Amino acid sequence: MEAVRASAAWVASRSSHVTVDLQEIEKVVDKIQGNVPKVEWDFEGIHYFDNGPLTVQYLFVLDALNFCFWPDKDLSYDHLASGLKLALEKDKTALDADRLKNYTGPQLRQLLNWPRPLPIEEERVRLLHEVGLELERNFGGQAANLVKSAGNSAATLIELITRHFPGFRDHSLYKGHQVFLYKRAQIFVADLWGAFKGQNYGEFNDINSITIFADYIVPAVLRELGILKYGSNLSCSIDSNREIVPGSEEEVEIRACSIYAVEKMRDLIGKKFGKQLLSIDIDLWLWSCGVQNMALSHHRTLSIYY
Ligand SMILES: Nc1nc2c(c(CN[C@H]3C=C[C@H](O)[C@@H]3O)cn2[C@@H]2O[C@H](COP(=O)(O)O)[C@@H](O)[C@H]2O)c(=O)[nH]1
Repeated sequence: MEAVRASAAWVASRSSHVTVDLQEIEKVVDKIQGNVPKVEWDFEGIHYFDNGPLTVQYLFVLDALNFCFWPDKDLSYDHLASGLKLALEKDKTALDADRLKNYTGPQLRQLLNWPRPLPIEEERVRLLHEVGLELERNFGGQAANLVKSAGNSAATLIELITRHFPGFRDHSLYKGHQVFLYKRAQIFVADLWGAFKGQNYGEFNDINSITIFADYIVPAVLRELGILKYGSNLSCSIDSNREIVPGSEEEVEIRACSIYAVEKMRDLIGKKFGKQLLSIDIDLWLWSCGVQNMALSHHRTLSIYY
């Protein structure tokens, strides 16, 4: 994931709407004495898990659809995770590749037990079809085979996913340069690692190469902590819930600076306290704080990537 780390640092060094405050990172690191509170994967108890290939299929579909819940104020990630779980418990074939290929918008809503159209529903349906078709074409219909073919390497798995499934190619152009963020591809690896506790389908010998997942919750938490500082126009847009255009400098800076800031935090914890943390652990801590703080205002961008 060197490309993610390097391009995020490149953006952070040229950023004008968002600043990473290194002193504030140090204050936070000192305050917690380098001990990032441990948050268990599935602390909410909402995910499907059976320790086998169906869990892998579930997590892949989950992360294919793991984006943009905020346009519906009642919808959240929890509904997606628990909706897919219930659907699988009712019908073990619900996420088979040949079914994924054919879902319509209303059928997806029914699957998730959601009473009205989902945000960017047509894209969600298109992405489900893409997953079903490509799994069938190259992986015998099973996400578990995709994971096996990565040979326990997180970086290889992300490369395979982004090569085969265009919907996971989360990148942007910034001042003419290509910036890689790969939020949903990386979170899929982290979900495997968390669910299978680093064993079996969750065993990756390079799990430390993963960065945080640049969504709309973690940046809001970093801003609240004082680590990210926004210029006055951007602050005003976010605090008044104005949408931030996908691919705009502001949007790319928010996401890339979040990745960069957490990498800095991780380095500092290593240097000052001699602890080698994973970005995944810092992400889950920050994310869990963010989703429990209803008052946090986050940036709003219509996007299939996060
Ligand atoms: N950085 C980061 N972003 C994450 C997650 C997760 C869930 N991860 C699961 C893995 C283990 C745990 O047990 C979690 O359940 C979702 N998101 C993002 O949040 C946003 C949804 O927010 P809201 O609208 O309030 O539900 C949306 O962009 C979604 O893509 C994460 O872990 N890290």
